This record gives sequence, C-alpha cells and structure tokens, in this order.
Amino acid sequence: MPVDETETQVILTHPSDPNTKVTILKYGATVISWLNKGEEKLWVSEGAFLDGSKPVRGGIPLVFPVFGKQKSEAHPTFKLPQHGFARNSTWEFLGQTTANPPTVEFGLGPEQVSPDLLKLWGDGSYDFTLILTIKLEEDKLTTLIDIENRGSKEFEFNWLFHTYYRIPDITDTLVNNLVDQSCFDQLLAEEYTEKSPVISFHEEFDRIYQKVPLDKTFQIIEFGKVLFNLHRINLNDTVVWNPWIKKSEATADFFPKNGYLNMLCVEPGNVSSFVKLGAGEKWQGGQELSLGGEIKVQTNIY
Ligand SMILES: O=P(O)(O)OC[C@H]1O[C@@H](O)[C@H](O)[C@@H](O)[C@@H]1O
Repeated sequence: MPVDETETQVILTHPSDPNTKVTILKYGATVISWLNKGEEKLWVSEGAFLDGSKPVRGGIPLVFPVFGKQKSEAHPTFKLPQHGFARNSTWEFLGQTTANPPTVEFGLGPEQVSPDLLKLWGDGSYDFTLILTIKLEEDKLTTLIDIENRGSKEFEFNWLFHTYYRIPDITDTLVNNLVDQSCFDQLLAEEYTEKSPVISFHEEFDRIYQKVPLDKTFQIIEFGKVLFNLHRINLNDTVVWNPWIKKSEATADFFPKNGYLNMLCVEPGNVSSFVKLGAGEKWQGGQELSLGGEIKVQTNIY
C-alpha cells in the first residue's frame, strides 16, 4: 500500500522500497519522518508534542501567514503568534494524486483554523485556500505549497518550510553557496554580506539569507560528502538556524538537550518581505530535498 491513512497521520511508502517512507501528521500537515532506505533524514525532538497541543519541534513545520512575530502594529499579521497558524491547525487530507511516485495533498482554509486564531489575522476578514503537495521519490522529497486568495480583499503573507535536517554532528557540518548573499543576522539584528564560502557552526546561528537567486542549490556537507541538496521553487529567502546550547536548554520541548548537535534547520521561504496576493490570485512555492551527489560550488561569478 503506497499510502496509509490513520486518524492522525498519513504514511507514504515508496513502491520500490518498503523502508523509504514519509509520515505526515494531519496537525500542521507536518512531515514528522522521512525514512530513506531505513535511515531517518529529519530531526524530531524527543520532547515534541505529536498530539496536536503544540506545533511539532522538528520535521517540517509550515509557517504561514507570518514568519517570527511581526513588529509593526499596523500590519494585519501583528496579533498572530510566532510563525502564524498553519503549523498549529489540523489540515484536511485531500487524498492521493499519484501512485508512483506516491503523492498526496492536504488542504487548509478558514474552516480548519480555530476561530480564535483566525480572527487575529486581518480581523478574520480573509478567505484563502492552501494546498500542500508532498511527493516521495526514491532519494528525494518534494513539498509544494499553492496559495489562493478566495476573498475580495488583497492579503499579504510570509511562507516558510521550517525543515529540521538530521545530521551526524553540527560541528562537522558545512553549508555552501551562500557566499556574497545579503543576510540579516537575527542575533545581532544587523544586515551584512555573507563572506564565508562555506558556513560552519560553532555557536547559536540564526540568519535570514535574503533574495538568493533560485538557481543556487544549498548543500549540507560533512567531511566532503554531500548529505542533502536543497533546491527552491519561487522561495527567495532561506533561514539557517541552530539553537546551540543555551537556546536548546531554554526550549521546553527540545530534547535531548544536546540534540542541537544532530540538527540543522535550512528553511526556504519568502520572509524578508510579504507576498501580496490580490483577490482571486494564486501563488506557488516549494522545496526539493535530495540526497548525495557531487559538491557543486556556485558563486555569483559564473
Ligand atoms: O520556537 P519556534 O517558534 O519554533 O522557532 C524556532 C526558530 O525558528 C527559526 O526559523 C527562527 O529563525 C528562530 O529565530 C526561531 O527561534
């Protein structure tokens, strides 16, 4: 059976390998496991709540319609909690669209969002449909989001796939192809140009790389071996985050406390500015996560 549905989860199994699977929690339409030939590729905290009481700490939470917490009181997303409401609403499972590669869709509209949260976005005056498509190939996982404004008023939104990669050791991990990109450092509250040809990790890290050309593929590398490739579809920004020691300690659902050694978030989205969507308009963004291959160095001069 390539797709199994339970009350709370949907599981896709690749037809050519029973140990290549993706598990999606209906709550948040959160991918909570990507197993490739029996090996887990995503990090989920052992302290994560999977019962729908709190967004999942790990996997691929979905961020919409605001990233972080909006600072301007005048903005219609100002009252929303950090990262919006998509990750803490139960999405509708819309079914399977393709048998091979197994592909499924989930939907979110105002009906699925709790009225208390909904009224915090533009006083509940927006109408929208979000369709999340998840496709599992042998060595590749694709997540696509389609957003439609079904109301009569324009709205603005951020979108982000908050992907938590599982890695053997953060202190041996590098990320490439961000050199010469403009970045906003959330810890320093400063904007500058990234000068490192490869990023390495020695302390808390929280940067938004802004407007990175879409032909840049980011690779997560360990000891010269490519672990992951991230290809973006219409998602110009990428957040790179590791909480390191103190922030992991301070985060109640982050467990084990040294789990920061085994995770890295590389999160493609549109967060440095809002996407505007007029009445009846549609927008799509996506990420393709693939495994292995050669190191590919991309600079701004090629
Ligand atoms: O604790 P949350 O809401 O899941 O957020 C986790 C992190 O998410 C990252 O995307 C942000 O850049 C960080 O600033 C934030 O701490």
